[in-house]
Amino acid sequence: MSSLSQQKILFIDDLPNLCEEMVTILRSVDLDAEAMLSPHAAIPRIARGEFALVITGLVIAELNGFEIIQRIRGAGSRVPIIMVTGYGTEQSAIEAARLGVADYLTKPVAEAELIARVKRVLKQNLPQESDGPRILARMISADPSMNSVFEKVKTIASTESRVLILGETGAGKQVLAHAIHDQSRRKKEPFVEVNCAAIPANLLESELFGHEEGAFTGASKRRIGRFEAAGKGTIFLDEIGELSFDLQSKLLHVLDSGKFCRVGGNKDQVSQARLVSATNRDLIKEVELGRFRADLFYRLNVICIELPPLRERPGDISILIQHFMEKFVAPSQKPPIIMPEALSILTRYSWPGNIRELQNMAEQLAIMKAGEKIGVVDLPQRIIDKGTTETQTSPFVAESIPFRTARDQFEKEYLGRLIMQVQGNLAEGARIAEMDRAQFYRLVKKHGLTSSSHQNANT
Ligand SMILES: Nc1ncnc2c1ncn2[C@@H]1O[C@H](COP(=O)(O)OP(=O)(O)OP(=O)(O)O)[C@@H](O)[C@H]1O
Repeated sequence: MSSLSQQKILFIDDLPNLCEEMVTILRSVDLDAEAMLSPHAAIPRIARGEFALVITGLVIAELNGFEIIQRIRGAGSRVPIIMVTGYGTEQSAIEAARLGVADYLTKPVAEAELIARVKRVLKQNLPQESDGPRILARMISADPSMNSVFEKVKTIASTESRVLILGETGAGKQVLAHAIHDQSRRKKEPFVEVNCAAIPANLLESELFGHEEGAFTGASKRRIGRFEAAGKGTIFLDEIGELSFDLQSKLLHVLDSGKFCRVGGNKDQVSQARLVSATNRDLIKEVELGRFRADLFYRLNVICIELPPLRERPGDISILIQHFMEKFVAPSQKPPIIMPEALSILTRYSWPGNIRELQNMAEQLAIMKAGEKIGVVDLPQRIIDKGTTETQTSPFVAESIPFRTARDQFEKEYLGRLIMQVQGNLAEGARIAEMDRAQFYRLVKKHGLTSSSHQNANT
């Protein structure tokens, strides 16, 4: 039996025929599925951690799909949920995304598509082994929270789907976009990046689509744009949230028709590039505020990858510092050595500028302190000040964070310590926590704290 077939799936809908059909489809590929007609009866079983995945309809008489999700979350379960609906509207898709569904499908859904999406979600939920740093193109990580990002990149590598990357400034969105390109069939074709925030709005259209001679004052000759330059490769639109409304419409047209026109031209050009976009904005909120087109958002967001900020990846701090110090140290010299007390401050600091900030610090140390031991006094003063007062792992200090985030942080810290105490014996951990084993395992998986990865991370 594959590990996927050991994960139990629950389908909730009040139409018996639909339930039977769904269960038959999933069982036909060796997945362990059952259906329940009553959400009220299903929720306690979900809360007990009996299922690895819940698939729910939207229109159900007893409780609608959104209420079901809210009740499941309210009962403390973080089980991934897929919503399948024949009544999908843009508003319901936004609501589903806001409630954090793992996937949202509108009927009719082809059987193969349904199975692929179900398997994708199940795979993301499997415990990931960690054997030290993982490297994908230029992206390096050792923190378990990045496992799902690496897995997702590999899963989508062979597809042509558009990808939307969400993450804070400096968290590595560009590096991730490059990794997606490098893993894809397009890797020998160009990777073309456009920072939508860095180019003045009035020049961006010509930058993206090119222009014909005389199209505007100063357009002395024809120039091809980035879409054309990308050819059959990948075009990476960074800071897509900054695109003007006018350009959003033009981009939407390109995505719908696969064609664009140079500024001042009248001949359609065919766009063959795969689009990867990124933003540090909350695009759902931008859509709600009417600043970003909902239809464009859904076309960009076929596959969404959320890149965690560095403060949520403490396992990456030390290896990234080492990586950058080795990269920047002069060839004839050795990189500095970070002493444990300095590393402890660096791990507690919250890195608002994420990896870019860490890289700058490591470069300075590599140049100024080559071959030396780095103690606390050698660190930049702002890092010493904040790193000694900030305890980003403790939810009790950061009262201004949402309750859900605080609870997640607490869970991760509590489980991490407990697993260390019981030396990776999860059954013993569940006993001490007075929790149902399945629920305990699920929480451990959710936080990427498989016993092997945890031991690795702490040795
Ligand atoms: N996982 C990683 N491994 C190695 N280097 C990384 C990693 N992530 C980011 N970097 C490096 O950190 C720097 C910032 O990364 P990047 O430019 O990809 O961030 P970004 O999220 O796109 O930033 P912005 O929002 O400002 O565009 C780059 O120099 C990049 O090479």
